[in-house]
Amino acid sequence: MSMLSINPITGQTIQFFPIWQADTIDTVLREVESAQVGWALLSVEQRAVYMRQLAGVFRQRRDDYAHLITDEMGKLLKEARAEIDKCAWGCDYFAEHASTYLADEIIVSDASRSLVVYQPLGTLLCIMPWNFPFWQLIRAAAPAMMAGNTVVLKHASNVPRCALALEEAFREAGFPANTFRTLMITANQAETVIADKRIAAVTLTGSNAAGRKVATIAGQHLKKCVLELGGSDPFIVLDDADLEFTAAQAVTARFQNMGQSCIAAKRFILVDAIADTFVQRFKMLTSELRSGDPKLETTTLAPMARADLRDILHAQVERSLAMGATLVTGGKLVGTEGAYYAPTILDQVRPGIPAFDEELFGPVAVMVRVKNAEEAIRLANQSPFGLGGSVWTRDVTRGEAIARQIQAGSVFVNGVVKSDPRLPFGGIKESGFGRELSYHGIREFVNIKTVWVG
Ligand SMILES: O=CCCCC(=O)O
Repeated sequence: MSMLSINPITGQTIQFFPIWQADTIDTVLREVESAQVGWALLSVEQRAVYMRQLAGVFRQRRDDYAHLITDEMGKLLKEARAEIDKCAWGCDYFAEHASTYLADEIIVSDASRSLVVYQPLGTLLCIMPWNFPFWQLIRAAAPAMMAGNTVVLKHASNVPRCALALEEAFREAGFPANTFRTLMITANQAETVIADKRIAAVTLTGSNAAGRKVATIAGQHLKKCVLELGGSDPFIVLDDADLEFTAAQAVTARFQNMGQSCIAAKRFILVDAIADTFVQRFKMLTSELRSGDPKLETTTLAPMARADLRDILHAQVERSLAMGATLVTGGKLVGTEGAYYAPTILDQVRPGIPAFDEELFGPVAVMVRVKNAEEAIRLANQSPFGLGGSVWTRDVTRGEAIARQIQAGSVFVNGVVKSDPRLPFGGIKESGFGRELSYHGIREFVNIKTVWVG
């Protein structure tokens, strides 16, 4: 069995990598477990030195890594560069703040001294997706490693070269041997790794189906897990929104990364008073997007990562049209080579139509028309997902009041939803549980230990 690196523009296989046998997995887990002992003994400040060096490697090798991302999963080269920049920022951020986030906390009690200390759990298995193949791993690993955990990575099967480049980056940054390793394994093998006693905990960013599996196995073995799953983020446009600004932001929110993001805006919920104007502007801006070679500056629309994912998306569009959605633009494959899909707008979408009820992981914008803000909130929350959302209005007090009523892990007012090392990131409902980033994230994979001295 092998993992294939396939160019999404041409469909050509770039390279293949053999899947590891059980004995290799066993050796690496032993090495990583034993490296964790020494890693945990270092002070947070000592670990920060390595983390800053890793940030340096990302800055130095920015272009190589960005090309690698684009070659393997197709995103625009400029977006891939931004992804590497974010990795460097994430590493620097946790290098700087981990000592504060993990500092002992003295608590007054009946003891002569009592305190809370934050200690690592051991080795964390990170199961990561292909859509931000560097950042998603750094988002999970940088805080966990600053806390003294070691990490093994099971990456998505279509980004094996990114997976290996990540391991190489840690090595180049001078991390002690085996503190970070990439496992070249299948999803089935990952189930065995979760169960392995050398793995203390698991974090997954991926689909809901994968989330259910990982949570089940982690639960069977009583292991902590964090799940960052799918989303169908509402983008609520109120009657007093600045429509020119909002429509431009909406195009970014839906089409960046070719729409392949858990926190992309997926359901545009428009109050009737502005709906026609918004759809018109959005359509006009969408018509300016240009599909092409993702490495060219002039290209604004990349291919999707895989042809099978494009086909799934197209089937969702067709089912939605059959059930009453109307097609404003797109709805078709582009060209004969590569996983290109036309930027698509569906209007008159309502609950019960797949485009409303399911996650659309690609460049399809869904317009939902409502009478007023109350109905917008109700429909925003009428979703199995609860990852992100945004509210667009000139009245930021009203925007914040509405943000508080949206069932999601993050709600932005007049801003495109994004992750930020300073702010917690994660979802509720079927979007998962636990938080990444900020001090909430770094405390997910620690033993919050009480020390009581009489
Ligand atoms: O699929 C999820 C994408 C999240 C990207 C981010 O962390 O900004």
